[in-house]
Amino acid sequence: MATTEERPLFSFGIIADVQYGDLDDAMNFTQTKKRYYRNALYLLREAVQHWKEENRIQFVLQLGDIIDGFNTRRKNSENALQAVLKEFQGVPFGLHHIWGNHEFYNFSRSYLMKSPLFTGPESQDIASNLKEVVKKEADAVYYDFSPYNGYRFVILDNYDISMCGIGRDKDSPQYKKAGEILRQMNKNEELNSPDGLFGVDRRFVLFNGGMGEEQLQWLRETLEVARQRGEKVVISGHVPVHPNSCYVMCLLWNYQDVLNILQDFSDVVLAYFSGHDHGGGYHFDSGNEIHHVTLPGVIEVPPGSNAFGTVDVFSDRLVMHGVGQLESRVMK
Ligand SMILES: Nc1ccn([C@@H]2O[C@H](COP(=O)(O)OP(=O)(O)OC[C@H](O)CO)[C@@H](O)[C@H]2O)c(=O)n1
Repeated sequence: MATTEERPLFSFGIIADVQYGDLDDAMNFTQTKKRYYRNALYLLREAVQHWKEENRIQFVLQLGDIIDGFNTRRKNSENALQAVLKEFQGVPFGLHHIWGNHEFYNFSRSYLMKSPLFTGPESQDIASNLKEVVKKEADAVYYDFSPYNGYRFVILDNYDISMCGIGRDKDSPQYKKAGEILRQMNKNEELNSPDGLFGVDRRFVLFNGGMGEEQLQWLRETLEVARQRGEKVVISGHVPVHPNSCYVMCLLWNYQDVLNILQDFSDVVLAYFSGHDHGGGYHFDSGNEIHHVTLPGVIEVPPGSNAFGTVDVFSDRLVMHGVGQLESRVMK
């Protein structure tokens, strides 16, 4: 008897922390894991090739840190960016690029807004209208889109309030606010150091960031509209928001504000996807049935393996097919 295989409603690709650079392999800051800067480009190429061959994804969520901050030391940021973007040239699927701390080590927000790494819905208009770019310079980049009837994806800007690199102008209210938060919580001269901080307070380091009031309000409103429309929502940002889904030093500064919103909209939100913690992680919040997936970072995957995936969306579950270090799982 012939069996009918259930087909997903739609599918998408996920990958995080490629952190490409034309640099020799080196250990991370804590000397615990090796970073394979050049190999990361080959792993990205392999991921793109895999998605092309699978021939079913509608878009990729590139979860941030696509090139490494060390590119700035060699004044090689633009070349590195061109190299990774070349891998996506002519792909038969959409791209959603999320901005992480390493984007801001390399580029200002105004540069990013004009680059292909800006994939917001108005990206076409903005690229062709410089006035708009100037107006939007101080804005955070968060947006939502619906790839399939009944489903909505939300892209967050986790470095809205941040002092990372050259992302925010030093005179901007967001940079000043970040300074107030960090200096109140972290008494070290080197603000990337978590010394003297314990538990979840270790998140108050320079390489993390936070989300402003306006963005939080927008998130609430977006989820409210999704609820009224009967949509299911998947949220993504570079930085994890659940302490059990990552190493706590990698958490969003105001992760609790986001968790409170997710709690209030647990009938709508299915999952939160992030990167940032290269070790990866996963937590199912049984209180509100939301899945928190932190992808392993490609940069720390040795040659011979990889870390990316394809997520098939069915009406009652997300099925994540992981490749290499990304574990496969069924998320009901
Ligand atoms: N304990 C630390 C860790 C890092 N730094 C410095 O902070 C900058 C960013 O660090 P980096 O490890 O490159 O950031 P990633 O986003 O790649 O990774 C985040 C987590 O570590 C991944 O698990 C850099 O300048 C480091 O030197 C520090 O001072 N102290």
